[in-house]
Amino acid sequence: MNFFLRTRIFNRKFSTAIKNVKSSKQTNLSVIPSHRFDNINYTNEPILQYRPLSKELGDLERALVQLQCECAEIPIVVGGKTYKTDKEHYQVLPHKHCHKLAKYYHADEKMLQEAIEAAVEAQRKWDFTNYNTRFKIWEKAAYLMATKYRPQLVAATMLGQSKTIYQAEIDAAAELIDFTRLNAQFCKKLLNYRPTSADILVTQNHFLLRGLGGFVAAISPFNFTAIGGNLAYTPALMGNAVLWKPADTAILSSWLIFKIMKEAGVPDGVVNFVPSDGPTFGKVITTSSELAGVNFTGSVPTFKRIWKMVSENLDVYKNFPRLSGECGGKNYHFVHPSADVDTVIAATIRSAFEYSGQKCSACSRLFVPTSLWESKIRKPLCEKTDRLILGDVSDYKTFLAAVIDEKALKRISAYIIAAKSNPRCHIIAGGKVFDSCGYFIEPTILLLSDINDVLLKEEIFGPVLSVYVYKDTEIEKTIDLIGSTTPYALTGSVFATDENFIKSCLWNFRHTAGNFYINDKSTGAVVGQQPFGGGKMSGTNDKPGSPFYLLRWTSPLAIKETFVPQHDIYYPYMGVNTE
Ligand SMILES: NC(=O)c1ccc[n+]([C@@H]2O[C@H](COP(=O)([O-])OP(=O)(O)OC[C@H]3O[C@@H](n4cnc5c(N)ncnc54)[C@H](O)[C@@H]3O)[C@@H](O)[C@H]2O)c1
Ligand SMILES: N[C@@H](CCC=O)C(=O)O
Repeated sequence: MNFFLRTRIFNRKFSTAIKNVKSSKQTNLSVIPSHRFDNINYTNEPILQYRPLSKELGDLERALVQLQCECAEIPIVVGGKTYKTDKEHYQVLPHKHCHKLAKYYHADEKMLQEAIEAAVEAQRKWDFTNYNTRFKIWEKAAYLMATKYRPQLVAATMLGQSKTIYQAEIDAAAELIDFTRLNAQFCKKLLNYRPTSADILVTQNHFLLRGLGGFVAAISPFNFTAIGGNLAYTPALMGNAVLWKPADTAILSSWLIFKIMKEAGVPDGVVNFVPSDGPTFGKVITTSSELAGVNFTGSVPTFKRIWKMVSENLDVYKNFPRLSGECGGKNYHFVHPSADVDTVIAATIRSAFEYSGQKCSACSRLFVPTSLWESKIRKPLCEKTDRLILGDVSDYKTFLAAVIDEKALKRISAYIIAAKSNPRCHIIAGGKVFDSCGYFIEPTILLLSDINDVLLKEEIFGPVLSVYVYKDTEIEKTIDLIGSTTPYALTGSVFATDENFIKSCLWNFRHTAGNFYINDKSTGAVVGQQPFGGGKMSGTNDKPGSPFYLLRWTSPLAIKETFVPQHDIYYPYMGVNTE
């Protein structure tokens, strides 16, 4: 048969098939169910003010008393069953370390193996659970967090992690609720994505978001209650099963989240609550063939260690495990000669000393031009810092409380001791450490004359601010050094009123931060508003608090479904007779 005749026959057969399909009464030919989500809503949870005599303050005070009286007992939970081991531990109040807040247990290797089996088993079913069902659970959980359990969440974070009321409210209430509610909204947005289908009467394309299979290990830090909730429950939302290893020093607030999510309807085994010794947990998860991902937030040395262990076991796994790690920072405030100095002082004090500098985003390097330092900034910065109240979180005048534990106190003190004997460093505020009742460190300001000093390089993660005064004629050189004198690139702020300088910032500071602020402090990113994460050694920058983060925890399935019968083997141009 010649080529043109063959083409005509092919076209005739194809259009007959199309006509048959078009004459059918069906409007949707696909057998694959799909949803379109229209009610996408990104409103952030309001922050309560806890004014004197307010209902929220009364509820919180009752929760503070209750939690301090009861010494909660926190079990390990594997596949919905609770366990205790002989490895007993206590969480204490960092600002009153003689007071035990909670008793908990460490899972040993055998129990962690059991948790892996429970997770893998639960994942197979959970991955098939309709997204609408999951969204209802997450919405209910957000509601429970915002209402019935808000006082306990805030109180547990104040007591266990030594946060003031406001710092606990923005973390354990607002940010946790935002993560829970908004992640479900981000997920709807992702599910609305449709691959194009040239003619839906011929073929229809689909995109399904599946879990990863196996299990995800969520490893959380002590300093943000909300981060623990996000690390464990975002992979769960996307169809994964999780082993959640909370930080020992945030155990009570983490346990409350686990209980709330269970009450909201997360099935047994989907998230397994396994407090444990860090290295033991790291060894068990990285040697399991079922490891599908590690969702980590914490320090650079811990994340490097986990990454190395994963690379050593690459031949063991069924997947390439996804590794997400949000790590430390050496965050800066850069002051331009045109800056508004009152803003610089207030923003720097809040960023450097709120929560005793234990936010990964805390300002720990301040760069000030000679023209502003002595004349306008040094005195008010030091005087206002000296007036900050350091104390117990139950005294509402307290601005900053204790650092998390003895290990942190020793690490931070070592930097202050080194500063005292450093000839290129002057301590111009604070510098004292008190540990008889709680782990207290004064808000401390160091003035450095060498921009390469370790105090301007290494993460201290405490209430210590290092200041470097640069010559007004050396702005460009100083900006270059901000990016090159530390391995981190987490947060950074510039303060300026000169519009040309501000415009040039996005180029000059481009790789110095993952969260960049103009005339604002370097802390306080809000879920959905400033998705968070840094580059370089500050982490994999997966941007928790945005839809991008969810993509790390799904293995999409692309499907092509064809409705027109296709019997041809040869193409028209071949001129081959197939009859
Ligand atoms: N970039 C961010 O978003 C972000 C947010 C919060 C905290 N951080 C960083 O976290 C650090 C402070 O938190 P931290 O002191 O809890 O960090 P950390 O690294 O000491 O501990 C983090 C978690 O890892 C666990 N762990 C320790 N060794 C382990 C191992 N070998 N295997 C597996 N898990 C192990 C710990 O028990 C804890 O649960 C700071 O560096 C801070 O900057 C970063
Ligand atoms: N997202 C928080 C920091 C979290 C790290 O500890 C902030 O922006 O201040």
